[in-house]
Amino acid sequence: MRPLTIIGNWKLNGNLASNEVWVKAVCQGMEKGMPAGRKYAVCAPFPYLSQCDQLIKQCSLAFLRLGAQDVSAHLSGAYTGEVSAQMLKELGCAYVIVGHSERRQMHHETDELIAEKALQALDQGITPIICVGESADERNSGREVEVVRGQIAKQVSVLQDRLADCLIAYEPIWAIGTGKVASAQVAQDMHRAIRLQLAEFDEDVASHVGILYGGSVKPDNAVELFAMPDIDGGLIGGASLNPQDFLAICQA
Ligand SMILES: O=C[C@H](O)COP(=O)(O)O
Repeated sequence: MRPLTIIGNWKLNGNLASNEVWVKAVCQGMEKGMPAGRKYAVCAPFPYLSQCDQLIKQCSLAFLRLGAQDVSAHLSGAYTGEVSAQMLKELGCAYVIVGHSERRQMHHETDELIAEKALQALDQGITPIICVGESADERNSGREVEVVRGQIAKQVSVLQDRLADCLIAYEPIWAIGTGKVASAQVAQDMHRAIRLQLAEFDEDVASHVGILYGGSVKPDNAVELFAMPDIDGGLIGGASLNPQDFLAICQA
């Protein structure tokens, strides 16, 4: 049985004061009791990882962890501005997002680079959250499965059975930050397609990999999404900024 995993992605948001309020509110809410067997994390901007690590440690909830939003494909060296997986490990990260569509689009990240980043994370015992998803044009022209299959194929070819230690996040670009959530059935269909593709490589890997849905998840649509058999949780952007909304999604 795959655990439900719900991860907040703050993107380029937060400050020292608001981060403290957020972590304390979420910890207080979670301390009152959460559904058993679930995992939760928040992916904060790099400069706030240390602060959030300290705050999360203070509330000592084993199921609430810290994550980062990106990682270098290199371990060390002359790579100005990069942050290595080893550094993230030192700062308490258990997860890192790789290949978010915003990085694919704005920073021209390729599937090859994303797989290298995932390998760096795995080498440090950090779970990579590998993002895939199609654009509105790709879906409107009926190519959504082909596009996502291409993204997954590269991860399979590089990561092989190490994929069993990764999470995949299906995030249709047209649903990110738009309020246009994929219907639970549309999301389930793509999650199923991804799992079947993984099973072509290895059935054991396919049954173990958690596939999260991301794209306008809110407290009022989370229950239906998370009830789908191949949806193993969510990657939450905008709604994760409000601690009460994030808690409500975590409890959905
Ligand atoms: O990483 C999160 C996704 O990009 C979803 O963002 P959103 O919930 O604001 O649509």
